[in-house]
Amino acid sequence: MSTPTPNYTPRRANWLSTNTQGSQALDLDPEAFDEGFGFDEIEEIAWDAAPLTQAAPQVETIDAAKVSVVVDNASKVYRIRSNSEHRKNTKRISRQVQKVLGSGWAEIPALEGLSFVVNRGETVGVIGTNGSGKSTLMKLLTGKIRPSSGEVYATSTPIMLGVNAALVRQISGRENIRLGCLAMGLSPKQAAERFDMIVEISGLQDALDMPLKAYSSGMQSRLQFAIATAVDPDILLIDEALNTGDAQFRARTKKRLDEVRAQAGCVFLVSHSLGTIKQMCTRVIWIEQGRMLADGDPEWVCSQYEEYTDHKSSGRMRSAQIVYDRTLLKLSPVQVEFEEGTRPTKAG
Ligand SMILES: Nc1ncnc2c1ncn2[C@@H]1O[C@H](COP(=O)(O)OP(=O)(O)OP(=O)(O)O)[C@@H](O)[C@H]1O
Repeated sequence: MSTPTPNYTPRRANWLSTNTQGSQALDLDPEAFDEGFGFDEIEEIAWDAAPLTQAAPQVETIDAAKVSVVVDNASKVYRIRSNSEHRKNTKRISRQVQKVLGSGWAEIPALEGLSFVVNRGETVGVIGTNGSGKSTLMKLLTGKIRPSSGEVYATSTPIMLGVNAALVRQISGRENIRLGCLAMGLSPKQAAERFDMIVEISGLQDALDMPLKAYSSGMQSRLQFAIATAVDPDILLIDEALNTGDAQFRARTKKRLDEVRAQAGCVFLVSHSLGTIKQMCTRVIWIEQGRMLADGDPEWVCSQYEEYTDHKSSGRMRSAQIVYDRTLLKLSPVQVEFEEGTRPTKAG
């Protein structure tokens, strides 16, 4: 059992030039606290001690030859009507509604000061518990919504592949493939050329002539995925679409994602399935309560996340908080810096 140090004050975030003090606190064992370790006492000492926290942001200079996506200190605050019963009943939201504005409007901070750079060839997993801000990040990347502050840049328009991508229920899978390709801007000739590849990825050879309404939701997702990847997108965003597939589909998907990566594109994959994330991704970003908590090696980030969610789901909230704080302390925050001519287009 390791001994907590008085230096442990991660919730008092303020920048230090090094995190040498912080590294001591990283050895904290959350289990120790759940065994009645005198947490309150320690916490009291900690709150009175000199604050330590994360390392200072490291300047990341953009390499125009490699960059795909830049998120530069982006925040998103939604505005909602605060008298909506649905909203009022949502625990997380009521906690988050910090400021009621003039005529019954309230603000919900969904993302706070996110900064990272993604280069070509990366497949970035995005994880986080429900409501942590993953879909909001995806919407910022596609330009569907604008950040409230900060900026999001992309070298080409990211293509979003979600479970809600439009398919027409009344027509066959075959016709949906053709229409979907045209809707994504391919010519009829290009659509015809890619037809076989789409069918192969979807694995729906035997169901091509059935109307889509006869497909299971998993079959529909597979078709959506296969169509969306047909355009060789430079930046592909996938929101949960892979979870419905079986092992064979996941293997084909991985092959296709590898091809996209090899063509110098980058892929974002939002998923609650850590197995999929670890299998597919070269890097994982963990967003929790709107903040970036970790950004790095898939195995390591997923293990921290698993520990955090295990504690949370068993009601060990203090332990979960310690894993949260400990993980945050290990994050090396990024400060984006553009040199002349390296700024990509704004998303959206
Ligand atoms: N259009 C909106 N208007 C108001 N609040 C919103 C809106 N969209 C999302 N939010 C709030 O922003 C926060 C982040 O939501 P978001 O959908 O990005 O989370 P998520 O991580 O994708 O969640 P999940 O895993 O459940 O899909 C939540 O508190 C959510 O209630």
